[in-house]
Amino acid sequence: MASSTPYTVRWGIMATGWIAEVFTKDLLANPAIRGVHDVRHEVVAAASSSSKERAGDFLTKVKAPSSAKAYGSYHELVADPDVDIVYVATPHSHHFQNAMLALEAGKNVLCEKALTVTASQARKLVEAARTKGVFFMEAVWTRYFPLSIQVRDLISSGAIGNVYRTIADLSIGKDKADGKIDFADSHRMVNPELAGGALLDLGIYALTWVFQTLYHVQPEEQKEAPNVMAAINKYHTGADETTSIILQFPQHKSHGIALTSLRVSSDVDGKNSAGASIRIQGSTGEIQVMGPAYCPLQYRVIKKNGGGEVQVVDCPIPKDPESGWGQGMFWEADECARCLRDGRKESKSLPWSESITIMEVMEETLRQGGVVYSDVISTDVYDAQSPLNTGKR
Ligand SMILES: NC(=O)C1=CN([C@@H]2O[C@H](COP(=O)(O)OP(=O)(O)OC[C@H]3O[C@@H](n4cnc5c(N)ncnc54)[C@H](OP(=O)(O)O)[C@@H]3O)[C@@H](O)[C@H]2O)C=CC1
Ligand SMILES: O=C1OC[C@@H](O)[C@H](O)[C@H]1O
Repeated sequence: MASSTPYTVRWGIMATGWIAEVFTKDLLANPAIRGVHDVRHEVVAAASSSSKERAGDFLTKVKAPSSAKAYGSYHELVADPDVDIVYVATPHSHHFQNAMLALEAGKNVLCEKALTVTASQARKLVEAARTKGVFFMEAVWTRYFPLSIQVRDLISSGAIGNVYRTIADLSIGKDKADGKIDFADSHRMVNPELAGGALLDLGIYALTWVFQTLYHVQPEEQKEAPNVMAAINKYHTGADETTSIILQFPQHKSHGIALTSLRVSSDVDGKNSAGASIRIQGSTGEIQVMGPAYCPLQYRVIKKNGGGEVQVVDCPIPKDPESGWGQGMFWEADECARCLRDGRKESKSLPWSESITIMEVMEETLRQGGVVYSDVISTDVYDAQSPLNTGKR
């Protein structure tokens, strides 16, 4: 019989930037608002590599309980026995070293996307999680949206027949009249020292849709990694600004087309006038997903013999009626909690092997496009004293 007491997970937040704030506020949102009663979340600590004061300010800003501890280093956070799971919210450049720091300390880890800079780093993290016997997951929040789960279920049930092609685009038009992109060269979106570029930051979502619809749904014994054909335009910083990938799954006779750009937009007027950013095309129908690929709120099902009828399904993100808050990141947190409760080390919605295969695709794409990141962020040798772990930048 199910227990009426929700299973509680105690979170430690590593880094205090934008997404750390959004995610932590979602953790603190009342689960009942999204109809969740079996798990709950506590924020027990946050760490900043800049200063303890910054960590304290962060905890105040997100309205964490006053008992939550502020640390001025990532090392202190991972040593805290009260922390069940560490959320790594640093730039992608740092993920390998930071996630390994936490895994080596025996902590469960939820690590922001893109998981790492190279596939080898991803394999090393998975190896460490396996050796330590802890939970580890890449924080691709979109995977845990009810919308994503419904779309995967529709595909598995054959609602649109055999799926032969998925076209997915996540592009944000940041083109400026002077030829530059509207991010400072030092910003993590275009700074190669922070593993900047469209692919690792945004292309991962286009790939998520290709993988959710063409790979994840493949039966285990028929799992087939794709062939990759890619084109990249580089920005003057060396990071990729426009990247297009064709993924071919020969045995399944399917193609994925993953597009990303910092120059043009997948939703040019911000009102979906340009149509679906994701099209999942099957032999008997098509599913179209509307809205940004990371946070879609509606899908449409169009049947070949449906007489022109379009089934429109809205999947809004529940908001706390008092604060108006709710971003949809709580669903991935709930998944972590249920895995911890049930003793699962990886999520079925995004298994380790799939994160690694996606990293392999991204690595191959960057190789074909000639994007090279520095050794300090590409190495797969763990160093607890790396500047990426100590914050001595
Ligand atoms: N799932 C999603 O929707 C989103 C995910 N992301 C992912 O989250 C990660 C962080 O992105 P975001 O929060 O926007 O980034 P920010 O720049 O806002 O924050 C990053 C934080 O990392 C820490 N950090 C440590 N070393 C450095 C360094 N050398 N340069 C900059 N920051 C450093 C800092 O915290 P401190 O000083 O406290 O240590 C900083 O505040 C990325 O991997 C990104 O892909 C981002 C946005 C949305
Ligand atoms: O993960 C992300 O999703 C939202 C985007 O605005 C952001 O750049 C990216 O990191």
